[in-house]
Amino acid sequence: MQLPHPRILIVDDEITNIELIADLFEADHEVLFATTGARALEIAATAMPDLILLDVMLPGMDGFEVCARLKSERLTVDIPVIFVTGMGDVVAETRGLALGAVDYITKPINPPVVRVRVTNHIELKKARDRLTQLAVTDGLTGLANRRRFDETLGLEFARHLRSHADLTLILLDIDHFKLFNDTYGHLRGDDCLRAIARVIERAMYRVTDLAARYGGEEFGCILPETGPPSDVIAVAERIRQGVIALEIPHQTSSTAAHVTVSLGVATQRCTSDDSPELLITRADEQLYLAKSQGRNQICLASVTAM
Ligand SMILES: Nc1nc2c(ncn2[C@@H]2O[C@H](COP(=O)(O)OP(=O)(O)OP(=O)(O)O)[C@@H](O)[C@H]2O)c(=O)[nH]1
Repeated sequence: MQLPHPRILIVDDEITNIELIADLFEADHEVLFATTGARALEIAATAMPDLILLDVMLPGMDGFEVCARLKSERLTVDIPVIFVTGMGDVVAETRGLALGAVDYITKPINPPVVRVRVTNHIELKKARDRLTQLAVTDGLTGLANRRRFDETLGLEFARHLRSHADLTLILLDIDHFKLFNDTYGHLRGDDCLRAIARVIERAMYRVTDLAARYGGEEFGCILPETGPPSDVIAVAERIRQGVIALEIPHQTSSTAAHVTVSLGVATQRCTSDDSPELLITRADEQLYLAKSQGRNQICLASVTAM
């Protein structure tokens, strides 16, 4: 599979300057351009370029201001910015770098040098992105890891406090998994975890939903802005049925001849009396109930506003 070309945004109020730089990259990059700072911010937030080449002297909002705004927004903070400017003095260069730019190039530019610098910074950005991704991914299943789960739950909780929408958490645990490992070995156990992870991913339809490996054989699903409990149960039921449909034999399980899961669900309208931890506790209590009532089932606690 061919990787998409890196996307760069050139910001300059002089079209001839844009053309000069664009010529260097057009063959193997996707080149976007803007002639004002305001337009640059819009394009950065929507097109998410891999790198921005930014002039300082722009009409209205200058390049320093543009850079400061890019670095203050969660969405754009990680896009590398290189200043390309006629302002060659040390004070301006220091200011640009202090604002978070990765490089500072003075005009007139030396085209081969600009090309190499841009290529290097895009490579560094990709390496950073890979590391960031690894840091929040569970190595065995490819789902989000506990760190990403905790971060996302905290952010979603804060967002739901403002929006007054319902937030749902599903915790699910494989039934008799210790016995499964003891019977079939740890490697088959790992295969089972991976297969269940795929079922969970497929059961969640929205891009804002997050599936994570919460602990050893426990998974967590964060479902923002959920509808009535019946909708939530439908998601949990897709997971439960999906795991049954895998038909992974489990001869030592006292629950079924195949691997099954138990699910605890908490769905609620968030208030300032609640916390992400309370939501986890509620889902965990329901999971415990599902286990104690015989496993391979869903228990739900719903606390929504009248
Ligand atoms: N193969 C494999 N096993 C794991 C992994 N992480 C945790 N486990 C196992 O999951 C098992 C969890 O066992 P328990 O917590 O006793 O629960 P259980 O046997 O599933 O019993 P119930 O939850 O009560 O149905 C332990 O044997 C762990 O070693 C993993 O990454 N791979």
